[in-house]
Amino acid sequence: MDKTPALRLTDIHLKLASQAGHVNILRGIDLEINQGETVAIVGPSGSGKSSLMMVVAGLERATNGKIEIAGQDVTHFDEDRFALFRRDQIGIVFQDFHLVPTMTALENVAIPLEFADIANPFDVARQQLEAVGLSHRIDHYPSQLSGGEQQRVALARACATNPALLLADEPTGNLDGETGKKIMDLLLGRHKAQKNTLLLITHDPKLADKCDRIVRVKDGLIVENIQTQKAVAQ
Ligand SMILES: Nc1ncnc2c1ncn2[C@@H]1O[C@H](COP(=O)(O)OP(=O)(O)OP(=O)(O)O)[C@@H](O)[C@H]1O
Repeated sequence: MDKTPALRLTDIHLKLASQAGHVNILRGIDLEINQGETVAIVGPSGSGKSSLMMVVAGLERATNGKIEIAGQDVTHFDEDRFALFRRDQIGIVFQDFHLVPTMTALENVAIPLEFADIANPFDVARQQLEAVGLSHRIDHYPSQLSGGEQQRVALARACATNPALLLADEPTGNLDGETGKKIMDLLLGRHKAQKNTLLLITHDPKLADKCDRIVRVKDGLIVENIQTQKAVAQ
């Protein structure tokens, strides 16, 4: 089996300018995630969880440190190269869905595939929407869908390219408990079907316990990195 880590972060620092001067948001993050692992990133509000995910996704540039994804050193990729890499290798699900309001569910999933030159984008999008139980809603616009349905569309879109790395930033944060549980089960189901690596930010201890590992961030540093009971039982 290929032992190349899905993600390796070495001494990641992120310093951003604010009105009050520079803020040290990430202060030396070292983290290695194996292929196929599910990892929950937890920690207090403002501790740097989303910033860490943004750095991994190439949407924020680390001030210092090294980022390797699936064995590739992406640290110095320019914006265009990272955009292509992200398109092919990374799927992202956000708390507030980030769907295009003027596109139907089907178009939200299919159009990015079309841009990525994937063959038969509308057929692939239909299959992905079916996999999240939304076949009957494909022609609906985001405003005509419930929060849980919108997150299913976002999940279908994130998984449509079969990304090696799936990132989810509080994907159940805007949903009620029951809907959030269904989305989490779907997310873990898609992860299992696609055999990818999942990095999930959550405030919900029950969701975190469904992952293999919990990484706790505080003040821009990793203060705990433990296997869950689920992983121990395997
Ligand atoms: N563009 C920015 N400029 C300056 N400071 C920022 C910027 N973005 C985030 N921060 C600060 O960085 C810190 C970490 O923010 P981040 O959103 O990563 O935290 P978080 O752990 O994800 O929080 P939450 O759980 O509330 O979403 C916060 O203090 C935030 O105010």
